[in-house]
Amino acid sequence: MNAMQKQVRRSSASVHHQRQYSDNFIDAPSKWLQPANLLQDYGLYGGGGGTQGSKWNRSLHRSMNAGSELSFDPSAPRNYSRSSSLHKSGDDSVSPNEYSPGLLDIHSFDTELIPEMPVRSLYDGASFHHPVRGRSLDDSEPYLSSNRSADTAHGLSENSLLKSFSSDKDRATPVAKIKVVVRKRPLNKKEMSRKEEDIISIELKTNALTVHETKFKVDLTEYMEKHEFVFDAVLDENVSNDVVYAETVEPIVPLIFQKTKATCFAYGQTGNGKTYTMQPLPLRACQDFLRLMYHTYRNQGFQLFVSFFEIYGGKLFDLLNDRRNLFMREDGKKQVCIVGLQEYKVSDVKTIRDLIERGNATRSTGTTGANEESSRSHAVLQLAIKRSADGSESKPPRAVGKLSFIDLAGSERGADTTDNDKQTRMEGAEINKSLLALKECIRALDNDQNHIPFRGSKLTEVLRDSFVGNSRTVMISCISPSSGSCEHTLNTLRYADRVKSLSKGGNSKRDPSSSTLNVRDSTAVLNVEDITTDVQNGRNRFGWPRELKRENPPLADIDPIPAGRADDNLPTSLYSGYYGLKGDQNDTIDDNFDCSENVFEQEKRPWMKKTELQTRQQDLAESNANTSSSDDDLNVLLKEEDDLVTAHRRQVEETIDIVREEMNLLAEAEQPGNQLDDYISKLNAILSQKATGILKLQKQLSHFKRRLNEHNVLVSSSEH
Ligand SMILES: Nc1ncnc2c1ncn2[C@@H]1O[C@H](COP(=O)(O)OP(=O)(O)OP(=O)(O)O)[C@@H](O)[C@H]1O
Repeated sequence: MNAMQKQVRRSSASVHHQRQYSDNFIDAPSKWLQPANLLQDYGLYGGGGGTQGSKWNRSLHRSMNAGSELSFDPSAPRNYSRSSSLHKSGDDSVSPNEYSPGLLDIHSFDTELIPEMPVRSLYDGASFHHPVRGRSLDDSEPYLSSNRSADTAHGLSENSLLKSFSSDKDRATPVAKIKVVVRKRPLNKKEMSRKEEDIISIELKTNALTVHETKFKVDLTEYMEKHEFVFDAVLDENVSNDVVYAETVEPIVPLIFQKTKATCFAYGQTGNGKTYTMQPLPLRACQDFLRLMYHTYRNQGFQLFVSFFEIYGGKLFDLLNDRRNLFMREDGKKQVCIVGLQEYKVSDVKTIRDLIERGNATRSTGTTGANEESSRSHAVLQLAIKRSADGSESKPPRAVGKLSFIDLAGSERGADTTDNDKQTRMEGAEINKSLLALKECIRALDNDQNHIPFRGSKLTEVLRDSFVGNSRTVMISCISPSSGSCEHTLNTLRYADRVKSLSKGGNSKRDPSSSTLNVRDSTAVLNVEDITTDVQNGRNRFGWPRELKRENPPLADIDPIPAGRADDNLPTSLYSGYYGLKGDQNDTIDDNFDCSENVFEQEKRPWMKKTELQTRQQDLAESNANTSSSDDDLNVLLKEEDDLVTAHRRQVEETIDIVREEMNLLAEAEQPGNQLDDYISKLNAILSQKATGILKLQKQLSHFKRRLNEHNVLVSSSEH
């Protein structure tokens, strides 16, 4: 045992604990490795075995097996101690029949049974928001159960429970906008056989985590470098999925009824437990949603909808509708909509479980060098709470809030993909690209940039909602304890650290509905009416709120063309000038103006149709007496000019962004050579497309300037 190993073992009691658990973990694979037992367990829930091949469903079964988490009977308290025995019962001694129908019969969900529902736990900070730590997986269940029995012991009647439930709703503790939780998994068999050590120590009280990295001096003597991190919560290998749920999603559930959009996603290297962690969460959340719907919000017309899709190779597929291809769009309110996505209204847990299993079975998985059953896609499961306007079910319901669960595909380094086939490497490239895009967004938010490159990937487009407006985001970083994964682990933790820093300022400044600054990704067109209204509403003519001081006012560096200036030369250095002068700093742009060709065609102003100078002269002579109309004309023209230049600038910025993102991609994704070629040709195609767009805009701008010149000549001649 080397010095580092000794130190690691000495440094944390949890390491020792972990060892014990790891041994169990290997000695008793039936807990979560043997499909046979899992199927048996699955049988308990009345499901079929048709999807047992899916890692997801096995994981679901595992999580069912791992506790009371998924057993749901509103008529009986959540019997955690019972589930604990169920958990222990990876052994065969307990037959399915031994479980009371009350515990396992999820069909029995009925509002009539609700009075007996132990609802308090949902808001019981004491029992749920502070998970039990340093205990074994099994230990945590009796703890929860003891809390429950404490409720009864305190003589809380059903009514008082209900009352406390409702009032707790109103004084629910504020939930952080972004919460970053790290979960460490136990060492697995492979790592043990390679004699890899646990290099992660966790300080539960302070939510601190230390990575002990072995390094070598020049003279080859070994030394230990410590990397310390602190997160919102740190969960060690002994923590059950129950506790993970309580720590992450449970506090958010009630907020969804209050128009909140929330996202929970797992991030981490392939094989580190993202699926294992994420898989049980939606079902647990559904249980709580149903409890609230049938209880606190009883008869208020709330409905629960489930949808499930995956992002694979940059495309969207409906996992509940034969992998139908889906398209992402923005609606009038700049909300992301997935066109064609099938949503299912659900009112009982069994249906939800069936749907989740169906989706899981359809999801793309594959084998990578690091994980035999690796998720090769990002899976997005959404639970939407809707309600019809009058609270009844007669009218079509409208969305109230949404909770999305995103199981990200595993991140891999190029170096780890050498033994993968081409398909897997291509998948890896796409996955890395989207994770990189996610990182770029997080970095941009972190740096307070006004432009957030959400459009970098489908994943970030979907996730955009999570970072803006009334949203909550929970990121669970899954890490391996193994010394062999040290570099990966540090990458994951640094990533998590960056996300965590986002939460520092409350981050509400980025709500695009309150400002147009952060709407780079909007495709909405700012038309004249909008501008006028905005001016009246205290915004300037570009749609920016007046009180917002822009560091780089539009056109400042691209040679603005003052009204009346007879300068017909296009700022030919526009591109290079802008790029050179502004570089990274200028991410502030007005994207409300869509400069795409089609839009531009639709947006042509009436004055452009008047081509003859005489006509204009005549028009102008007729309205000569009315100088205000001439001013109006000029204003319209000036606005045209601004719009054109803004559109032009946006083209340039987009191009720069694309180049920058692609360059980052090339630098960071560590792609094998053949994929570099793909990227470069893709980049070239995008650039030439953008160049054509820019040329067109330049022509239009030049044309406009001629017109403006003519107009000025006319105005000055009429004045004389
Ligand atoms: N906390 C944990 N306790 C016990 N087993 C775990 C834990 N986390 C992960 N595992 C096991 O490790 C293996 C890999 O986990 P999982 O498939 O969830 O990884 P992943 O991060 O989703 O991988 P990928 O990104 O490749 O899909 C699984 O067999 C899983 O059961």
